[in-house]
Amino acid sequence: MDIKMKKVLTIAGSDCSGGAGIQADIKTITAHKMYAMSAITALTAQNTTGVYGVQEASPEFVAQQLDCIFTDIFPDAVKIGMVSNARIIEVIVEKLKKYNARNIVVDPVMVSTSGCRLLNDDAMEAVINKLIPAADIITPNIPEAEALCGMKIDTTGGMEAAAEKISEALPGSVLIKGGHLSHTADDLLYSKGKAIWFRGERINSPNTHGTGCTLSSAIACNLANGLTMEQSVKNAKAYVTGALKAGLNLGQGSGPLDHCYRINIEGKS
Ligand SMILES: Nc1ncnc2c1ncn2[C@@H]1O[C@H](COP(=O)(O)OP(=O)(O)O)[C@@H](O)[C@H]1O
Ligand SMILES: Cc1ncc(COP(=O)(O)OP(=O)(O)O)c(N)n1
Repeated sequence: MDIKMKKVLTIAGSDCSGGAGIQADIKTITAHKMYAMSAITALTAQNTTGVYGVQEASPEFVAQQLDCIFTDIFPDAVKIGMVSNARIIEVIVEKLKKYNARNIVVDPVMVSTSGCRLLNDDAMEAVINKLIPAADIITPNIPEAEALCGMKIDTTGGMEAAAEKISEALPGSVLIKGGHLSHTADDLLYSKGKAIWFRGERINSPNTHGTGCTLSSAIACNLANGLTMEQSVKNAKAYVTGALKAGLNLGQGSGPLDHCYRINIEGKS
């Protein structure tokens, strides 16, 4: 392996249908021409129509995966997605500290867009008090941001108020994703007391399964490359927009993104 190749680790749940979770992350990291590694926190049985089953990994087995990764191929960035229980969260935070992991992106996955809870009720406290403080950036969608700040968000002004409130207790940055507001796809980065809007073109498509997973792993890739937080978010958003715009249409529900879109563009030139 080329030792200059950047390495990115995803700690998340598996989506057997390949649209979200570990599979979306690995596709995103590979499309960024980086080396992908994974620690699986849960198996899910899901597809484009919904989530039908979840089997959690044991905390001990998550610990074992993380030890294997960090003691051998050290990642340049870490993305954390679905972590459904407090014990697994504790193990992850302990290992991140032990190995001095850097460029940590936390997507605080709580409920799938299809409505399935991916975080146990009793794990919320561990997300707020342990996982989120370990992050360089967290990337909640609107319902997740509402759960974190206890405020209803239905306007872009509401996103600004929520970002300010969430970031009060945080050392890192907050990116509130606007995909759940109708008509826009604007995301708000709140970093070191400064608000920066990333205006997005809203694509009229039902096939948005895995957009949040893809955005957070793309941010991790850009941070691994040494880019600033602002530039990392900007590039990641452009990646998601491109993968949505490519117009892949698979499955009977909300289909996945096209992670081959850059290869297809390069192939044509
Ligand atoms: N229809 C859309 N058109 C363009 N961008 C979108 C669309 N839906 C979501 N996005 C973008 O995808 C990313 C993930 O957003 P969101 O859907 O809010 O999160 P999640 O997938 O975690 O629920 C954000 O950058 C958001 O702006
Ligand atoms: C295993 C797994 N992890 C996360 C999600 C949620 O994916 P996300 O990209 O946040 O959003 P939707 O796909 O639900 O729109 C998932 N479904 N499965």
